[in-house]
Amino acid sequence: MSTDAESSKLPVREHIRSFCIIAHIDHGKSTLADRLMEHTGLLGERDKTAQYLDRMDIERERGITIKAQAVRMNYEADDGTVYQLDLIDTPGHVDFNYEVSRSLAACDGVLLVVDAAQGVEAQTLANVYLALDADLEIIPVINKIDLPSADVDNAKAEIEEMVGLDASQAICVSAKTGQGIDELLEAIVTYLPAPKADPEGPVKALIIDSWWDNYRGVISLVRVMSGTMRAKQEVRFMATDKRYDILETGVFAPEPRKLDKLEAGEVGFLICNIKDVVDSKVGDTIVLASDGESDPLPGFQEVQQMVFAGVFPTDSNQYADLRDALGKLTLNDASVTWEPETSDALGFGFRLGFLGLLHMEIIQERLEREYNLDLITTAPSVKFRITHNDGTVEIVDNPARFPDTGDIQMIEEPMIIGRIQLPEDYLGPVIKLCQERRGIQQDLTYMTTTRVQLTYELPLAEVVFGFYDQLKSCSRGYASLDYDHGEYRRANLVRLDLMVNGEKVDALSLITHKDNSFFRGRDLCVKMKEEIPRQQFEVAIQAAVGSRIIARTTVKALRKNVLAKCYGGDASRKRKLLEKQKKGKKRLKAVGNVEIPQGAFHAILKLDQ
Ligand SMILES: Nc1nc2c(ncn2[C@@H]2O[C@H](COP(=O)(O)OP(=O)(O)OP(=O)(O)O)[C@@H](O)[C@H]2O)c(=O)[nH]1
Repeated sequence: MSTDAESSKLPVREHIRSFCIIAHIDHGKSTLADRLMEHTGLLGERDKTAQYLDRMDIERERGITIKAQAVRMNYEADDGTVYQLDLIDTPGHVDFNYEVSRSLAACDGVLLVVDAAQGVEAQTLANVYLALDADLEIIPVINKIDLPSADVDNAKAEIEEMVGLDASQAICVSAKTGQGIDELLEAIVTYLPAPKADPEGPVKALIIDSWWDNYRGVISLVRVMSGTMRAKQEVRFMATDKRYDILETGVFAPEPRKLDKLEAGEVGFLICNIKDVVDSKVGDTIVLASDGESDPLPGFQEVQQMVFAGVFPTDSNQYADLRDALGKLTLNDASVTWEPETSDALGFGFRLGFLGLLHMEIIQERLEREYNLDLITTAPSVKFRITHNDGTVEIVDNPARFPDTGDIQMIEEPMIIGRIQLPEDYLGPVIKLCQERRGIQQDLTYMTTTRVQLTYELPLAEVVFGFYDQLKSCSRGYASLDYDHGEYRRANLVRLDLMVNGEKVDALSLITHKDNSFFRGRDLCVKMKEEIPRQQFEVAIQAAVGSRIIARTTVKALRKNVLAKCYGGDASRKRKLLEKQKKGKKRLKAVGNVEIPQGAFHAILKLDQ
C-alpha cells in the first residue's frame, strides 16, 4: 500500500458525495461503475478488460456482483471544484438484501439504473423502497441507450408509474460507449447532498462489508458516520463487544491507499489485526473503546442462513481437503455456516447453511474450482420447526433427521412474501405455478396497463426446489421475483424417502406436503430413472412415506464391456478406454452396489411441481 502524500489536498466535506448504484441484475451496474472510474481517471486502459468492482473470477464469469466494494474517485466538476466521490457497489441479488440495506445506510444518494430495453424490474423496486425508507436522494439513470431495442420513453414512464419518481430529469447513458457519463457526473455533484456528519462528534462507524486478506488479516469497509478515525485509536465493535487497536486506515482508489485518517462522511477501510471475519459483522457499529455507553447505529442484524445442504466429497479421501477448504473459504465469507454431517449413503461430509440458493451455488462452485474438489451436494432444505408430542421443539434443517410422524404434534415451516412482476400475458401460468407451490395470493396490482405485480405468501421449502427456474420458463424469462422472509406456518408435511435396490438413501430424502407426496414420489422415481445410468444389474427405485411404498420404477440391467471394441491387443488403446471409463465415473457415488451420479441428488429440483 502506498502512503498518501496527497491526503491533505482532499476535498472538504461539502464536496463529498457518497452513493450507491441500484439496478436489477444485468442492467449494467458494474459496467457503469467502471465507466465512472474511467472518466474520473481511476482506470487506465490496462484495467478496462475487467469490471473492477467484481473481484472474484466467479463473479466475473457469471456477471454477478457478490460482495460490496467501494472506490473513491476525485472529480473536477465543470465549475472547477474538485469533488470526492465515494461509490459503494452493492450486490444485485435477493440473497444479499441485508448487505444492500447496509450499503444504502452508508450513502447519501443513489443512482437508480434502469435498462432502457427492459424497464423497471421487481428487484429494482425492492431496493428503491429501501432507498426511499433511508431518505436518500435518487437520480434515475436510463442505461443501454445504444441498444436498438432501447425505449427511453417507456423506461421513463415506468419509473414514474412504478417508482413514483419524476423521471423528466433522468440521465440517459450508455455505460458501454460512455455516452452521457459526463452529464451523469455533473448530476451526481449537483443533485446528491453532502454528508451531514460531524467530524468533531463521538466516533461512530458503520461496517458495510468485511473480508479476509492473507497479508493484512480482516479488512473492514466502513462509513464513518461521526467523528474521525485514525491509527492507534482503540475501538470497540458493539455487536461482539470486542476491542482492537486500529493499525491502519485508508481508501480504495481503486487499489488500497493508506490515509492518516477517515473523517465523518468518508468511506474507507480499517485494519485492526482481527483474525476472524465474524468479529467484524456487516451492519455493526464501531465506537471508541473509551466512549462507554453509546447507542449502536440502527439496522444491525445477525445474518440468517435460510437454505441448507449436505456437501460430501465424491472421493472419501478428500474429506480432510474439504474441511480445510471450508475453513479457508469461511475466513472470507462469514455468512456460510458449516458443521460435520454423516450420511449412510454418502459417508462423511458437512452440512452448510447459506443465505439463499444463489449463494449456495456460488459456494459450491468456489469449493470445486478454487480448491479442486469433486463434490456431491444434496438437495437444498430449509429450517423446519417440529413440536414433539411431549411439547419439546426441535429445529430440523436436514430431511434425513426428520422424526417419524408418530412423534410429531405439529410441524411449522418458514414462509416468504414473494413479489412477482410480469407482463399480464403470463398471469395464467404464473398463478398456476404459485398455487401448485402452495402459495396464497395476497395481492394483484397493475403497475402499468400491461405489467402486473403479484404478491404471494409461499413456503420457502417450495421456492428452493427450482421455483425460480420454473417461474422464468413459464413466463419466457419476463417474470422477476423479489422476496422478504415471512413467518413460520403450520403445515401437514411428511418425509419422502427414496430407496435404491431396497436400501434407503438418506441423502435423497425430502420433506413435502402430504397432499403432494404421491405425485412427488412418482415424479421423483421417474426423474431418478433418467439420472441413474444402467448398470450390470437391474436397479429398483422406490419412493416411500413411512413404511408405505408409494411409487416404483426400474432401471434395466445392461452389460457393458468397454474392451469389447478392442479386437486386437493394442495395450495403450485399452488403457485409454479404461481411463476414459474411469473418468466418466468420477462424479458417481456408490450407494450399496449402485452408482448414483451427482445429477440424481438434484432430481428433486427438476420436478414439475
Ligand atoms: N449495449 C449495452 N450493453 C451494456 C451497457 N451497460 C452494460 N451492458 C452489458 O450488460 C451486461 C450486464 O452488465 P453488468 O454491468 O455486468 O450488470 P450488473 O447490473 O452489474 O449485473 P450484476 O453485477 O449481476 O448486478 C453486460 O454484458 C454488459 O456488457 C450499455 O450501456 N449498453
